[in-house]
Amino acid sequence: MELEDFGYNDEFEKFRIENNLGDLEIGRVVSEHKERYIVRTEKGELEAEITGNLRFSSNNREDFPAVGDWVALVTNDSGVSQIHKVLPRFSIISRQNVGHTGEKQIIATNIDYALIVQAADRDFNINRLERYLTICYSSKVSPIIVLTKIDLINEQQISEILEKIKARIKNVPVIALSNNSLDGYEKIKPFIEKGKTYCMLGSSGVGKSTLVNNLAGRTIMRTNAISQSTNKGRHVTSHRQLSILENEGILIDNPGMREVGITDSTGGLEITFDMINRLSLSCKFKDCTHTKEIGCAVLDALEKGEIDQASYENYLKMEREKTHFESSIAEKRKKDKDFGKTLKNYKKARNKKKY
Ligand SMILES: Nc1nc2c(ncn2[C@@H]2O[C@H](COP(=O)(O)OP(=O)(O)OP(=O)(O)O)[C@@H](O)[C@H]2O)c(=O)[nH]1
Ligand SMILES: [Zn+2]
Repeated sequence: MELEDFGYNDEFEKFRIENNLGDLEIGRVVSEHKERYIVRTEKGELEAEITGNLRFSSNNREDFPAVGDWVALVTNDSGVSQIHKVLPRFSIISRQNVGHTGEKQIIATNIDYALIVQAADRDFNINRLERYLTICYSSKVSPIIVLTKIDLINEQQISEILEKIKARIKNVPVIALSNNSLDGYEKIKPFIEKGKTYCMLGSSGVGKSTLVNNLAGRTIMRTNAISQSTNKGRHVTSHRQLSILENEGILIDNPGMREVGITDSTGGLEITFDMINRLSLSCKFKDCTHTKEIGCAVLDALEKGEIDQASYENYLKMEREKTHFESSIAEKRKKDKDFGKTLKNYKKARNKKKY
């Protein structure tokens, strides 16, 4: 298989040439487990780890390879290959690191499209759709909304849901389908393109796995466990998190993907709530919070019914979460800085003692 089949493109190639990485092999990270990576190259799959140099030049975890990354590596067919560089990512899906407040954890990178999956029967929730859209926009991933389980509701209900979505969400494709009867599948197929990378976002039980299985048909690479022994004699079992769909789209599906929430959504909120954002340019005060200010264009529009009340409330809620997340990042940075100072003072004191 060629690298293009896994999503390699001209931008990555340009970077490779400009950075004189010609002597290194190029591959895509298909799974990660405790800093052990499975990398798919033209030759096949290799086990790899990062070089000490890459480790020390990394400022934080975000600089480490993640599933979906293109990496430059020195291959070693019998042992562990060495990853020297992570190529720049065009999109990143991340979430707040549980247990490490204010830290981001990268779930996957270089994703073109996210299928936002909701079940049309019980799971359907437009506020949640806006949440997922916000994640997509702040991650630089293009959203596609997929409504599953339409076999469980009638035609009338389907069109009502589609109308509701249309009223609040513009410029995003919406596909309604049933994984059971396969109604609507002909509409989703054209969205799955060769060499493009996809992920799925959506609550548990909405039909993501069933959708993947249906789209995969005959999977070229199965998402089953890979078992391998490492040079240290340990046995590692990890899941291949990147697979190829039948019509040659590439799917990233890993456990982290199922827990993605709102993290740093800078920019994302503005696009989801385009109308609110545009209105806010006309607010009297530059730092308007659109909640109580005089001369607030957003509140005016709300009063006139030009923007949806529920959409507005959802916007405020997500703004609050964003602010909260940003302040916890700032707090963490400050703590790190303080710790750095303490260390520096300690070293100074210690050096003084020597003389
Ligand atoms: N009637 C109906 N049932 C469906 C449809 N799609 C999925 N299901 C059923 O819904 C249940 C959950 O589907 P999954 O594909 O496992 O859902 P999931 O989103 O992968 O769930 P998690 O793995 O928990 O994230 C299964 O029993 C499926 O058979 C559909 O279009 N119509
Ligand atoms: Zn305002």
